Amino acid sequence: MEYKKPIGINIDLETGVIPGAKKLVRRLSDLKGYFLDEDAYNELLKDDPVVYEVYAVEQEEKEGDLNFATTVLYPGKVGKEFFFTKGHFHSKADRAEIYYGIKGKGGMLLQTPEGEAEWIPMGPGTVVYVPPYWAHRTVNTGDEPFIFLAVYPADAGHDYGSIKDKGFSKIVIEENGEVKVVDNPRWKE
Ligand SMILES: O=P(O)(O)OC[C@H]1O[C@](O)(CO)[C@@H](O)[C@@H]1O
Ligand SMILES: [Fe+2]
Repeated sequence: MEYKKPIGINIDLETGVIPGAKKLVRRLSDLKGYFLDEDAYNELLKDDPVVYEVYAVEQEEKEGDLNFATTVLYPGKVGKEFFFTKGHFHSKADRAEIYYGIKGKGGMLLQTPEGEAEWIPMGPGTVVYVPPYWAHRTVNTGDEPFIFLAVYPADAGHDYGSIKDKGFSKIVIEENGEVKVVDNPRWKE
């Protein structure tokens, strides 16, 4: 039997960087069609800001193994809507996930395949259990980078399809200086 080597690694808690991890950068242009306010989107696209970066330590897609990744989700808004990650179901839909808040302020939108949504506020130290079958998207509701760790089965995969097409049934916006979770006017069953 060939055993894998264990890994012990320090996350930089200020920047979210995992040394040696694979880095993925998602800019606003990678999120075309995701935000409600298309005029605001196109205006901001001139600068094409980085919306989030992911530092991932991933294994082969095999049952039983685990991946982990930090995400640095930058502060910003498109119109009233706060910056968010794309959001996904798992390709193997029954795979669960754990998130752990490291720095900044935000939250997670979760949604069942039938469109029932939940909002869980997150800050440093918050643990979120994402049960099997729930889509999940994180949102930065603060004014500094929102940094968190995710631990997920190596064979979970990402299913972006239906979230890309339909979004979540709720959106997270700023109105009169307050964070509000409201119905998505463009949501379709
Ligand atoms: O894959 P998305 O929806 O763009 O979000 C990125 C985040 O989600 C994860 O895939 C974990 O669910 C991580 O790689 C990263 O933390
Ligand atoms: Fe996930």
